[in-house]
Amino acid sequence: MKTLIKNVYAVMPDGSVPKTNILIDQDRIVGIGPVSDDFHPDKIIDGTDHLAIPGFVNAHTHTSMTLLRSYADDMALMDWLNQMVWPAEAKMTAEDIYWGAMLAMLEMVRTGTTTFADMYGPWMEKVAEAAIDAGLRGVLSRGIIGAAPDGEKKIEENVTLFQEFHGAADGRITVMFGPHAPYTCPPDFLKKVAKTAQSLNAEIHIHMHETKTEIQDSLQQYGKRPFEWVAETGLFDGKGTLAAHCVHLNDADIAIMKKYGIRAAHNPGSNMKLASGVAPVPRLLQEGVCVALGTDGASSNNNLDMLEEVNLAAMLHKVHTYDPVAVPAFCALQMGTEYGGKAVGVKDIGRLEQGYKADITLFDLNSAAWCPRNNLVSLLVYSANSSSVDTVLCNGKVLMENHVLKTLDEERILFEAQRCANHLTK
Ligand SMILES: CSC[C@H]1O[C@@H](n2cnc3c(O)ncnc32)[C@H](O)[C@@H]1O
Ligand SMILES: [Zn+2]
Repeated sequence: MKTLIKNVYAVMPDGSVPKTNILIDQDRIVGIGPVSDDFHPDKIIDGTDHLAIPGFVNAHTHTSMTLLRSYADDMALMDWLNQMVWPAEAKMTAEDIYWGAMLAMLEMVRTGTTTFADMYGPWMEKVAEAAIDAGLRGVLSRGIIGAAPDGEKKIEENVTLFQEFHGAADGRITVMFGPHAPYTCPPDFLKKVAKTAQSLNAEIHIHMHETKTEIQDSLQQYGKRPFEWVAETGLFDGKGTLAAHCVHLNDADIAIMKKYGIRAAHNPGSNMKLASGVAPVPRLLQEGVCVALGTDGASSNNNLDMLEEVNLAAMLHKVHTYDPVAVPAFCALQMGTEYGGKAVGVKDIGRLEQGYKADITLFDLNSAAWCPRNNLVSLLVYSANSSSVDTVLCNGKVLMENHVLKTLDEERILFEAQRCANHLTK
């Protein structure tokens, strides 16, 4: 199947935005520029008055948590988890996990996200099913809370998830290991997770240094900051690590991140809403750490709209540092796309470039937010919102065209998600 996106403004890897054509063969971009005589498309998408970007990469989320949206607000992390979230999650069934994930798929397609990294569970295979049904790319890990008596069983469930789904759906699904956080996984348990993940050459997805309390408690319990003692367990010695949050960091923490090539998923919306603090993103970027963007779950954000996170990343670090170029517009967009691809360990996504996967989001420029067209990247990051997303492709397949969903039944998903939420939160 060959697809041509004709006459579109395309955000290139260097930040330029030429009016051009995007040539797609099967799952990949095979050219950007003039249409060669021997390219005969099966499908033509008219890109006139549209902006094309690489599909957003949500580098940290908990998709099925959409069922807990608007259920627990205005609380700090540990109260929110202990008093509200964990009791509700304990009631979740496999069906809840599936329909919560499907609600997330719907929201992600509608807002232009094509890849997401998810840590949740049990029943992560239901999230895999949802991603496969939707046509999205998922980087899945079974969230493992080791302090609970059934920690070993959760490691085994992550192994099963890896064996059944790593590389599934034409490579759209990959699997990592998901030890939840240093404060829920003691050192000996993390050693077991590390050993198991390394035996499968699997990567790690973990929450790190999210709140001041996490650092203080760790110092009290272990006499060390989390990054230091977690590194000693060997967790970071394997293929790679995606660390969500990384808010409270000192020089030694950043040195550890650099030493092990740890990639950060920055979640500005969640960090603001849970009053967790401000991650030192400009410093991390200067030091060469890969910093991607995530929404976190829809109970701490409260949506899965990556354009909003791009905007928040650009804005938050300006006000925090009094520096207007702390995170410039194009850099924020790269964090939400190209750096996201690197952070979640998926090759060849996040750039509009020949040879890259055809994961593409198109914005309709026919609205006030896009006028006048002085600078399309600026308009995207500072002016527009995701209601302009009208067409989305993932792996070369059209998931939405002119706002019409091709893989998802919106009415059914909204009905089932509300039905599932009723028994969890009422
Ligand atoms: C064990 S599955 C993942 C687990 O993480 C919880 N969670 C959601 N958001 C956050 C966050 O910001 N910090 C720590 N933990 C979070 C989620 O509710 C699941 O229980
Ligand atoms: Zn999280």
